[in-house]
Amino acid sequence: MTDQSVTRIHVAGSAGTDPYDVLVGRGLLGELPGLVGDRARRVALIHPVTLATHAEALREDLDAHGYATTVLPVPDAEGAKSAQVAADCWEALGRAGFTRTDVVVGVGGGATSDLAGFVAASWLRGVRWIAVPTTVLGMVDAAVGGKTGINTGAGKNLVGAFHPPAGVLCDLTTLDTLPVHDYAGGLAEIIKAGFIADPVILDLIETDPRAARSPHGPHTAQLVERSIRVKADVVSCDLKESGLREILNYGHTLAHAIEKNERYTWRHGAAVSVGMVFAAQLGLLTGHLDERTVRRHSSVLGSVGLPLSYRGDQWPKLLDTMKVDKKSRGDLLRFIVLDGLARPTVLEGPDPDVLAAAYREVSA
Ligand SMILES: NC(=O)c1ccc[n+]([C@@H]2O[C@H](COP(=O)([O-])OP(=O)(O)OC[C@H]3O[C@@H](n4cnc5c(N)ncnc54)[C@H](O)[C@@H]3O)[C@@H](O)[C@H]2O)c1
Ligand SMILES: O=C(O)C(=O)C[C@@H](O)[C@H](O)[C@H](O)COP(=O)(O)O
Ligand SMILES: [Zn+2]
Repeated sequence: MTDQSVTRIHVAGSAGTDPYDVLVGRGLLGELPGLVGDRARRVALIHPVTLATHAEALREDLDAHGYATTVLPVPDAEGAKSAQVAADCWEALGRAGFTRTDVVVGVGGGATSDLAGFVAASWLRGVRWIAVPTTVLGMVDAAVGGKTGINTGAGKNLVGAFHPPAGVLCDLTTLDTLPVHDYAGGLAEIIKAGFIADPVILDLIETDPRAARSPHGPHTAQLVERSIRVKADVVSCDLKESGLREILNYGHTLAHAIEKNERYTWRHGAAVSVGMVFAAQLGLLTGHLDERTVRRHSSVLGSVGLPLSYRGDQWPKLLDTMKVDKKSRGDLLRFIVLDGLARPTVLEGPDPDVLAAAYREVSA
């Protein structure tokens, strides 16, 4: 039973996949056994070592409902998104006798849900999975939409599958323990949703940026829900990123290169923040975006404590890494830029001098 009102955001089935709901509220974790459903006998709870207490509480509840629950602790943060960790999970599912009607649950931030979803996508060529995101970023972005995957030596998220969850439980009370640095990282994806589709998000943050950094701010639930709606609307139309979905990659071409360059010690949201300032400059220099909206990027991202710049001397390496971005086609680099507020578009093969000039604007 939940203790307060619950918002239910529907994600339509796309590309032959089943629809599902994202539930947002407080005290929602008791909904998990119901979502797992009657056909499953076994559940695997994948969680970072840091969230063992949450996982143990969920295990007790699942066991009480008659499921045989395997708890699978994985390395924290990006350390979970490796082929070795995925292989360890497959071995554990094998030992537990996991069948096609059994269910994987990912409890944690976006790194955990990306791994858990990928393990579910690949085990027996696909079993059901449920996301229980415990970071802002996980709730508003990673847990929704079915992009699952791991990193490789060549870069971020290069191996994966589109495999939507059967349900997403966003229990806002879990955010109470999230360090403010990670909370702000999630705001980067919320601000992204604001720039690409829902500028009310930007207005709400600008009203009181300090409050926006807290799970108890006046607009917390609204910011989370609005961002989920942006994502749900997009992935409901284009699960497999054949067009529209690319807008969710705003700021990510450079961001992923920065993450790799920093050996994943930078949080994703921090890198996306720099990536959006860069994308805004690119929009300006190619005649798409006005100066006022470009300045708004730095001001709103900076106001919640997100970084706006990165090392100038790293440009050649970053450019090289960006070539394996999933939006690239052959030798053509592609970026999402804005034609104006909430008007994302694709910029193909920009002049290398323009790219370098945009990067100079974010160089520290
Ligand atoms: N699949 C997608 O569509 C999608 C979308 C956006 C981001 N991502 C991926 O998500 C990842 C980033 O996610 P993230 O920012 O959540 O990072 P994360 O998963 O690395 O979590 C950040 C930190 O928060 C800790 N943590 C999690 N919940 C906590 C809680 N309730 N209390 C205290 N600590 C807690 C974790 O242990 C970790 O140290 C990246 O790998 C990114 O590529 C995927
Ligand atoms: O869901 C999407 O599509 C996104 O692009 C959302 C991004 O925030 C997310 O970081 C995603 O994992 C990036 O995907 P990738 O295809 O560039 O690896
Ligand atoms: Zn992202």
